Amino acid sequence: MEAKTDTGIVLMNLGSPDSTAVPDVQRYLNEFLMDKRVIDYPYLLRWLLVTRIIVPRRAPNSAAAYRSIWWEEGSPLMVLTQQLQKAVQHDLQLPVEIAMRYGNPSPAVAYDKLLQQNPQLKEVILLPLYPHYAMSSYETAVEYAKELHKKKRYPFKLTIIPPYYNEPDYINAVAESMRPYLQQDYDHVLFSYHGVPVRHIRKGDITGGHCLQVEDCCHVPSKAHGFCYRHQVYNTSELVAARLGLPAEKWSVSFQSRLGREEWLQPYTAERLEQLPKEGKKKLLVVCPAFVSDCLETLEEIAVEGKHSFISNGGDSFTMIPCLNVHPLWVQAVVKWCEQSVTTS
Ligand SMILES: C=CC1=C(C)c2cc3[nH]c(cc4nc(cc5[nH]c(cc1n2)c(C)c5CCC(=O)O)C(CCC(=O)O)=C4C)c(C)c3C=C
Ligand SMILES: [Fe+2]
Ligand SMILES: [Fe+2]
Repeated sequence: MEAKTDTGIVLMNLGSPDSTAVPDVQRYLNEFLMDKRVIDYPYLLRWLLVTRIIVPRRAPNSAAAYRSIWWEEGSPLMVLTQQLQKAVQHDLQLPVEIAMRYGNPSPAVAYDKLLQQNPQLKEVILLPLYPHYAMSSYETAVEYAKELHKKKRYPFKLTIIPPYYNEPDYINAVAESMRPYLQQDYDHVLFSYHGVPVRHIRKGDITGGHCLQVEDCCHVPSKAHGFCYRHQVYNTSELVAARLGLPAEKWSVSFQSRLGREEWLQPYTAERLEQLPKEGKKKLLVVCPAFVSDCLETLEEIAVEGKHSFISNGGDSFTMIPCLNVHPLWVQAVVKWCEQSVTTS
């Protein structure tokens, strides 16, 4: 496509292994888990833990999990991000590329492609495909994209879209994507978010004394909330529930995908899925608003493993609500934010 203006867009997601072969999964996990913002231990300890313990043990199981959800065209996360790219490019009439924090394509590849299409490129708008701020997701993606931009002295300005966990267009898109599923008979809606270690929440507290220290911290106004994943996911859930008119007893929040022995944000999704049927909540809807594209963590951990656990603990029906993927309201929101972010001077 011939560029019409001097602006380009990069949609940045987490990334997947290149294939489901164990060496590819190993390479991907090594890169991911050696990220100092994901496993934030001193380098030597991290290296020993990741390359000697976690990856050798985890890679074969992760590869099998990826094989169970892999599509003919590739990893669902990658394919769905490409579909979003096409939809946004179609509506925005600007060149749009995708980049991944781990694996391929890197932000440098995306920048190079945009420059090839338009050597006069003046600005790149980067949209991290993470609604919430976490050191291990939004922050690492943005810092990596900035680092490559600086290191390779790209001649354009890099403009980054902030977390959008409470933006009305995102909330509306999540709520409307859920609405058709609420027509069916259900007892409870579980908002399941990717977890993070509790220590990361404390570490990210810019006030040094708010997060998990003040009672009901996530509901007490604070500057910390700009960087608090816990606050942001509760806020998303409350805004979506309000928009859908869900009464408080009909929904709750939990955290999935824990790794390691440290304490992560609670309640854990895996435990809630065992408990809910025992509380009489036997018809369940699950939504995962921290992921904008379906991926291993939604398609395997929730839709397969989670469903199995819920049903074998006495649940009657389990419905996984798809991520936003290429929902028209989501595409519209992305297009609108990109347009609004273009520097006008
Ligand atoms: C919501 C965004 C995410 C946060 C925050 C996050 C934190 C985080 N993740 C791990 C470890 C793993 N995550 C894995 C997969 C995975 N994680 C996210 C998003 C967030 N992670 C996505 C979208 C995916 C799916 C990728 C895909 O290809 O579909 C994996 C790999 C799979 C596996 O082996 O389970 C690991 C490992 C940590 C340790 C962490 C915070 C500290
Ligand atoms: Fe993760
Ligand atoms: Fe908080």
